[in-house]
Amino acid sequence: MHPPRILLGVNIDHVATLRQARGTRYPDPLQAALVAEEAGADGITVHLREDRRHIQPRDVRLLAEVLNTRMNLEMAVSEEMLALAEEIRPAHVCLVPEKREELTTEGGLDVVGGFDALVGACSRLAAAGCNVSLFIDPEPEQIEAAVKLQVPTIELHTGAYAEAPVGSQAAQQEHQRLTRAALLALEHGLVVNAGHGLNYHNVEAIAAIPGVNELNIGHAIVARALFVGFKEAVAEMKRLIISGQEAGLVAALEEHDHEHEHGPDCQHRHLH
Ligand SMILES: CC(=O)[C@@H](O)[C@H](O)COP(=O)(O)O
Ligand SMILES: NCC(=O)COP(=O)(O)O
Repeated sequence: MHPPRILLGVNIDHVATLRQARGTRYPDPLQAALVAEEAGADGITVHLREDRRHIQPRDVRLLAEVLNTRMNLEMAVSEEMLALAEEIRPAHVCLVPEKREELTTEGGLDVVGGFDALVGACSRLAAAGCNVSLFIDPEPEQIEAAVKLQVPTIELHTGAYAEAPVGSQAAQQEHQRLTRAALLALEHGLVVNAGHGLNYHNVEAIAAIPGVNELNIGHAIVARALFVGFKEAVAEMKRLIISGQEAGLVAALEEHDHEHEHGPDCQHRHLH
């Protein structure tokens, strides 16, 4: 049986970055969201940062009214953001770490260290009807803590993989780390999403990881849209994700056949 297609969440933060650069009314992230949906986005992701460098609270409120798919609101664990999520009740909330001075989200949430604060935040969000996800590094202890917290979903931070040159040993190592983390999380019954820094050159290998539910991608799509238009940029990404997933399925089948023939300890073929 064919597993469900990997979903694409299109992050529109950087449409707002361009708007905020000049304080204009355009480009409008709402317009981008609707075009992305037309092009096949399965959901729209926005990160309302404390410093409001791109998405604004007004964007989030308006998106909640107009989206045809579903919103994934990325947010820090703060009273202000929890109150907003309780007001808007997005379908998905992804809790992320935030530093004011960072250029972008540098690492995953420390679920182990911040466990006690997360208990209250996750239960408030669940009570508001939100599917809660934790944006974490692909580390076993973070996954175990997410399991203990009883959240339904995690999003694996792919930043370290994305920063490594495509095809390099470092990229392969990060890919292995992500694959092992995804497997562990799936064994625990978590829904596994992934994202950060994914682009048209590195996305297929991530889509090939068995069992991944959704990829959240923003910066690369917005950048590509400058040259091919937003609709085509989303559609191209969607095609790559599907082809990556198909390649992963073929590789898994080959691996399975090989193991069947030569036994599980044979070292001759391994994907990454
Ligand atoms: C959590 C995450 O990975 C994204 O939301 C990303 O952070 C958005 O872009 P910026 O980090 O540039 O705000
Ligand atoms: N959670 C990751 C995300 O939403 C998009 O990150 P990026 O593609 O803008 O790096």
